Amino acid sequence: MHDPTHLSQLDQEILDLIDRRQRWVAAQLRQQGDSPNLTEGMAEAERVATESMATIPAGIPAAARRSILRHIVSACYQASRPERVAFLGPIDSYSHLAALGYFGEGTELSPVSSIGAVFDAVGRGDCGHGIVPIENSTDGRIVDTLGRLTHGNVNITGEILLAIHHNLLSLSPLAEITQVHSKPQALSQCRGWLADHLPGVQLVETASTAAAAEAAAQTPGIAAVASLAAARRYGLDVVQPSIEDNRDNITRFAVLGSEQPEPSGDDKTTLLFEVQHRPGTVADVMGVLRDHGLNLTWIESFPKPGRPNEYFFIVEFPGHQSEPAVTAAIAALPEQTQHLAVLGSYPRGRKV
Ligand SMILES: O=C(O)C(=O)C[C@]1(C(=O)O)C=C[C@@H](O)C=C1
Repeated sequence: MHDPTHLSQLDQEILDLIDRRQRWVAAQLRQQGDSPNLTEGMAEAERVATESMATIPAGIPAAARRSILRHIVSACYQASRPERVAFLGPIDSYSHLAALGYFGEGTELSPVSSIGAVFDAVGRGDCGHGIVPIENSTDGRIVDTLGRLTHGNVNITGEILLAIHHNLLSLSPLAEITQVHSKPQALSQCRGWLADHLPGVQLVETASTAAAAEAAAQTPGIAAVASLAAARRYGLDVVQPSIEDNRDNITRFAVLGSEQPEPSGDDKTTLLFEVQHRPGTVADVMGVLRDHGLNLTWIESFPKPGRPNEYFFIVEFPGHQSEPAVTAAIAALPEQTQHLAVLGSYPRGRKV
């Protein structure tokens, strides 16, 4: 028979354990200055949740274990050393959902109005961390993020993969929609559906999908491409769910910060470099990576403002900069590059 007292006792025990954990974290932070830090706590939560599947295989699935532990880690850290995390707002943008999935609800999440403002907030130290979209599986790189990564004043300290299912949201039915608002990347991820179902309707670019939902909530006839969470928050009807052209639509977000995470055992490293404008210079860099057995997971070139034919390059590969092959490659690269920066070594991201 249902015994509420027993459940309350179990819940009390869980809270007592969390309280013990929080006091331990507070004591560590007092003794050791900077350690432990929030991103390392998140990496540790991942590890513990994954390993617990072997020791406690039954019951709660791995994704739920990770999520519960992330919330506990962030709540403990927040109680000891409050920190804010900047994201492209307003609330219920995909960046917000990614930040919630990674940092949990215990962290104070701080909406800002552009990707550049996330970099500024972290660079100035107003926020300890920030979340920015970096690449989408349908639409490719996020130009604003790449542009700011070339400034090089913040590190990448983590990675988040978020499945993106876009929805057409409005106060009006499909037949009465005259404009569709959203961030250019979101409009592009749905361009096939929009061309088929709303041909000729004006597309209006906004700073984020949640900003589009705010606009749609103010004016009948405007629709937004945004998340289901945004539909609930801004009181919009879901005119059509899942309008992304590619069902496997995933956006990769970078966590920005100032620390350099310790190796977690499953890491990635991101490098930024420039080369001289002469034959074979990019091939020489690739040769160094090949010679050290580094298998690229991402490569991008980005034009250098005001310098025709000159580019920044960004590459990513598995491994941490403290691992011998990565250390050796980084040591060999200055000879082949004009400018080289390690943007970060960080735990490989999971879907949140
Ligand atoms: O506008 C948002 O909601 C965002 O968080 C930005 C962003 C992006 O620029 O890629 C993030 C995920 C989706 O790919 C669409 C939009």
